Formats: sequence, C-alpha cells, structure tokens
Amino acid sequence: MPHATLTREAVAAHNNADDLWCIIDHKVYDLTDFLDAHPGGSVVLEQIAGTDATKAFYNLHRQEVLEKYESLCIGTIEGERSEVITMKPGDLSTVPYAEPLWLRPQFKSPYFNDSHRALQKKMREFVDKYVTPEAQEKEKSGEYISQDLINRMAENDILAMRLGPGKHLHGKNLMGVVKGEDFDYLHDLVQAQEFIRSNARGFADGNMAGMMISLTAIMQWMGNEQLKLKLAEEVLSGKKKMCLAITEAFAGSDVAGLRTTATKTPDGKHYVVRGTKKWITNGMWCDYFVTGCRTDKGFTVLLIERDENVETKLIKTSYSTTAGTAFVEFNDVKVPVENILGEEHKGFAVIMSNFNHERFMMCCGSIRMSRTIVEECLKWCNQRIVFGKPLIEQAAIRQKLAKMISEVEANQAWLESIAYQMCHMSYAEQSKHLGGPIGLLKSHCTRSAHKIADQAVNIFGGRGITQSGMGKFVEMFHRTYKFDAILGGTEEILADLGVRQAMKQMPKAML
Ligand code: HEM
Repeated sequence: MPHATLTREAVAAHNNADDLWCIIDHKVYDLTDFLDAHPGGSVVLEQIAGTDATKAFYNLHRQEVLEKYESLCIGTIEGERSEVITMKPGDLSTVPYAEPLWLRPQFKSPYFNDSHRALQKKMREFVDKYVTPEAQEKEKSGEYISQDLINRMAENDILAMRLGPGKHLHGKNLMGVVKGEDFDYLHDLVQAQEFIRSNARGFADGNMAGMMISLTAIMQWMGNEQLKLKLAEEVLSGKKKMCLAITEAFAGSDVAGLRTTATKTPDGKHYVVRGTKKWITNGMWCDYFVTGCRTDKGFTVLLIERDENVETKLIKTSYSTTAGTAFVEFNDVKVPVENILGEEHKGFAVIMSNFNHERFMMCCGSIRMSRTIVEECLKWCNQRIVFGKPLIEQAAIRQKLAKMISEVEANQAWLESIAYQMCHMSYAEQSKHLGGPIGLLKSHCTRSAHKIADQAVNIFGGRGITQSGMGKFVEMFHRTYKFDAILGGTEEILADLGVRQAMKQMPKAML
C-alpha cells in the first residue's frame, strides 16, 4: 500500500464525488472508488469530502471497519500520529472494567499467581488468532466448527483443559506454561473466560461444549477403565465427538421425569434404549451420547454410540445453528452393559454431580460476556455524540453503567471465591458443599445478564437490535443470554437447589 505524507490543505482539494478523500484519525482515505459500495450510502460521504471525518466516523463505525478497509488508506497527515489504539492478538483492553480486576495492572489478587497469568496470556492469543475469526464466521453461516480448529485445540491440549483439573492433564505441559498437575479451578476459570471472548454465543456451544459436559462424566464415573481410556483418547484428540443427552421434550430440569427407557436383554449383556432427547448441544455431529435413561428400578446413565438406530434432527433455536442443537431419537439401540456410568439405577448421582462443573463453566462464560457488554457500552457512550455531546455526559446513562458494572464486579468476585474453594475440595466435597452455591451464582449471574442486556439495548438504541455494525455484540447478547439462564438448570430450579442444600446443613436444634 503506497503511504504518502500529505497536508490537510492537499486533502481539502479532493472534495467531490469524482475525487473524494477524507481524514480519519490523522490518516488519509481515498473513498472515490468506494462511494457506491459504502453500506451507509454515497451521500454521507459526499457531505464530508475533503474534511476531517474522524468524529463522524467513530460515531457510526467500529474500529475494525478501518482495519478491514485498510487498502483505502493512502497516507498520513504531515507531522501527525494516529491516536486510536489498534488491538493486537493477546492484548488486554485498556477500557476501565473491560478486564477482571486481577488482570488490571493497578490491582492485586489473592487468588491468581504467575502460572494463571501465563495461561491467560497464551489463551488470549490463541482465542484472538484462531477462535474468534472462525466463531464470527460460523455464527453467521450456521456451519459447524472446522476439524482444523478442533485439531489445533487438541494439539495444544485445550480440549483436555476444558474438562477441568484431573489426571487426564498429568504429564502434560499445557500451552508450554502450566504443568498439568498444577492446573486448578482458577486455571479452569481463566480458560473458560478467555474462550467466551470470541463473542459468538452459538459458536461458544458449537465449540465442543457437548464434550465438556459429557466426557467429564465418563472420566469420573465409567467403571470400565479400558473403555474410559479409549474414549478419552478418541475425544481429546478430536477424532471422535461426544455430547450429553439428558433433556427431553417431557422433562428438562426435572430429571426424574425422563421417559427414555433402557431395558436389559434376557442374556444380561446389553441394554435396549428407546426414546427421544431434545435440545442436545452438538448432537448433530456427535459420535457418542452420554444418555440418561429410565431403568426398571431407577435412572441409569449409558454411553451410546451412534449407529443406524440413532437419528438426529436439527433444532433451530434463537442462537446460531453452529451449535448443532439436535432432537435425538433412539430407536431400540443396543448398548453393551459395560457402557454404564456409575451404578445401575443410581444414575441420578452421576448427573447431579456432573452438573457442578458445567454450571461453573456457564457462570464463567455468562459473567465474562456480561463484562464485554459493559465494555461495549462504555466505548459507545464515550464515542457516541447525541444532542451535541458524548452520550456519557448524560447522568441517566451513567446511572445505568454504574449498575451494570456493579453486577459484573460482584459476580466475578463471587465466582473467584467459589473457584478458590473448588481448588481445595475433592469432587465429592464439591458436590456436597458447592452444588448449592454454584447453583445460586448461576441463577444470580443470569439475572444480572438479563438486566445488563436490557440496559445495553436501551443505551445502543436501534443498533442494539441490529446484527451488524456498532451494536452487533449487544444484539447477540440480548438474543442469547437466556441460554445460560435455561441450560444446565433454570434460574428458579437452581435458586431452589441453593436454599435446599443450605437447609440440609441446618443445625437440628431450634435456634
Ligand atoms: C474509510 C471510510 C469508511 C468506511 C470503510 C466505511 C464503511 C462502512 C461500513 C462497513 C458500514 C456498515 C456498518 C458497519 O459495519 O459498521 C458503514 C455504515 C455507515 N457509514 Fe461508513 N464507512 C466509512 C466512512 C464513513 C463516513 C466518514 C461516514 C459519515 C460521515 C459514514 C457514514 C456511514 C453511515 C451513516 C452508515 C450506516 C451506519 C448505521 O446506521 O449504523 N461512513 N460504513
């Protein structure tokens, strides 16, 4: 790209539709051939021909527009330098409250050490370089995740990390900075919060969320060690895909009301599974389904391999079809008895304890996405000019921002405290002591997301309900924050779980 040094006087001479230049952030753009292609029309560009259009531009566009159309830039104004900060992969945002407190240079944290910080840096670079570009593309097209990205995540042990701490990480040097044995729930929080920054809620689930919530159950509950190791190898290398199939049209959070049945064959060697499952994330392209079934004396969890008796149909939800959300039909599928997780008829314990990590991950994601929306609002209010002044100068807007910031900061502090407790508890202790608090946090943070989405749309106006341009992330968040409020247990069920678990610990004596 030729890069000349030009004067403001020289730019002013190119001031008509046949020869149209303008200045944005001290750089000169030749828009003559772009007039007809401009999504905002040619008239507006003719109105700013030959002038400095910096304010007008940032009032209407995201910075990424300039990066995309960099080829229109022909030079820089003599003696002037660009003031706008262009983010590079891995960079931290400099917008106040855009990063959690522990990542802001002015603050300290009792929880995070150098190892967490090193992982955060690596994960951010990885997400910025490889995940976000694909996430943005697939969120729009509705296509499923590429095998290339899956392979890249597998090679970097990212798939394995997303199951949380455990023996499956031992002996690995994660992203070259964390020994697998040292990976704890604070590292887990870091990877989850970095991953969600690709700002595409459908893709966030399309990106192996099914594996994250099903292979965890295999690792904890599958008695057949050989089969467990084979499955872990296949799935963590990205060769095979796995998902969790619990919810049905008949029963969602009410796991006890499920109708899919598993009946033992007379020789005792197989179960025959018959029934349907609904809203199964990644179900469209999975090879394995960790499935909740009714058995004659209770509830049993089985690993079902896809065969000709398993049928999957796409369900279109309000987020992108990239998540591969499926309606699944098991039409007398024969499943070997060694595919059982936990004990026969006692599958309730398998599902309930497996939920904790899933809900913890969802809290990490929902809180981090809420933070991104706060960042978007702060940036917009700072650069949007209305009634002749920036939006931030309106006291009513500052009140809204204050509430949104407070929700995010409070939830993040609670989340970090829970992650810290998880680091010091066994899996069984977590089930006993943290199922309730995690349920309460999930219920609370999605209520916060509700308030934040509502306020953000009001702040962005029409752009908050438009799928491109300045408000695109606010639109996406407002359309999709409910997924976290419903998946993994609804707000009401989880709030209730929190109180019921507390009551179990209540002293017997009257107080
Ligand atoms: C390098 C110069 C420019 C480029 C590459 C550019 C590109 C774009 C693009 C891609 C959009 C679609 C919306 C989006 O993605 O944000 C857009 C919309 C628009 N642009 Fe530009 N633009 C430029 C300069 C300007 C200037 C200087 C003005 C005004 C004086 C302007 C006025 C508009 C308007 C009114 C819209 C519709 C946006 C809305 O209603 O939200 N553009 N432009």
